[in-house]
Amino acid sequence: MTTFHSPQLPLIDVQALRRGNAAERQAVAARLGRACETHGFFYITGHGIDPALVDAVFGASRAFFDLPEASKTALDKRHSPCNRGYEPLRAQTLEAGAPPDLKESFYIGAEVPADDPRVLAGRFNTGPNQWPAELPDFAPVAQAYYEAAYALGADLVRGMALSLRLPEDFFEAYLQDAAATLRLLHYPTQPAQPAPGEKGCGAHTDFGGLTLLLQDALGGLQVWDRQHQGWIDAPPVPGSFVVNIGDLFARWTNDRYVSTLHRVINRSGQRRYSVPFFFTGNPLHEVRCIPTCLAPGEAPRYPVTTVEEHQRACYRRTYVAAA
Ligand SMILES: O=C(O)CCC(=O)C(=O)O
Ligand SMILES: [Fe+2]
Repeated sequence: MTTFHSPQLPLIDVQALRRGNAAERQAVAARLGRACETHGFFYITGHGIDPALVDAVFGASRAFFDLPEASKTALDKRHSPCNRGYEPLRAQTLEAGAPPDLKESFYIGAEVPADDPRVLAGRFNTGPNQWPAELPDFAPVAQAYYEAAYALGADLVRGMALSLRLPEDFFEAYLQDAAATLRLLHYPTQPAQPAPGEKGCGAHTDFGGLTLLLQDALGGLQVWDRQHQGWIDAPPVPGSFVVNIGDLFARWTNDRYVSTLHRVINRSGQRRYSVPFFFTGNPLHEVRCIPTCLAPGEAPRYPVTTVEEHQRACYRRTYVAAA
C-alpha cells in the first residue's frame, strides 16, 4: 500500500451555513455534497468555534491524561452503564484482526441524570458523566465545547440535507435530542518495533452521522483514497476541523456519500492529542435509505435500523465486552 503526500482533501468555508442567505447556503451545501461523494472527508473553516475554547479543550485533555494512573482508572468507563469516562490503552480494536489501538481516551456526553426516563429506559450511551474531581476546570470546559460542537454539527447536518436537494429541515427529527459523544484521545508515540498491524487507531469508519475532529499539530491521521487505492495524509490545518461522515450517512444515501476508512499512526515521536466529536443523533430515530438516493431499479443496501441499534452493533464489534 502506498502513502500519498499531497494535501488532497477539500477545504470548505462553512460560514454561510450559519450566516448566509438561501443561495449562499446552497452553494456551501453543493461543496459539501461533492466532498461527501468523493472522499467523505473534508476540512472546514468559518465554523465559528472560538479558538480559545479549542485551546482549553486540548489543555483539559493534557491535564487529564497527565493525572496519576490511579486517578484515571478510578473513572474507568467500566463503572459507567452509559460508556462515560476513562478507557486505558489497548482497550478498543477499531480494525478487525489488528492488535488493539495504541490510544487512551476519555468519553463525555450530554449530562443526563440517572433518574431521567431515558436512562431508566436504557437508551444507549445516555446518562451521567464521570468527572475528574482533581481538575475543576475540566467539566465546564468539556461541557462548553460539547455545546459548541453540537450546534456546529446540527448546522452541518442541515447543510447535508441541502446538499442532497432535500428540505433543510429533512433531518430535524434526527437532530431532536441528538446523542453525541465527545472523546478525548491521547496517542503515545508509535513503538520502534510495533507488533504487525499495531498502530494508534486501526482502520475504521465512524459509526454516527458526522464527526468533527480537532487534531494537534503533529499529524498522523490517514484517510483511504478510493480513487488511488492508497492512504493519504490528513495533515493538521490550523483553525480548521476535519469533518467526515459516518456510517449513518452511508445508509441514508445508499453509499452515495462515502463513510471512509481512516486510521492514525503517530510517528511524530511525541504524544499526540486529538478530540473527535461524534454527532450521532436521536437514539430512537429510524435510519432508512432516502428515496431520492435510490436510482431507478436500485435496492437499498442496508436494512432499516435505529441510531441506537446501529451504535450498539458498532460498540459490540470494536469492544470485547460492550453494549
Ligand atoms: O485521532 C484522530 O485523528 C482520529 C480519531 C478517529 O478516527 C476516531 O476516534 O474515530
Ligand atoms: Fe474515526
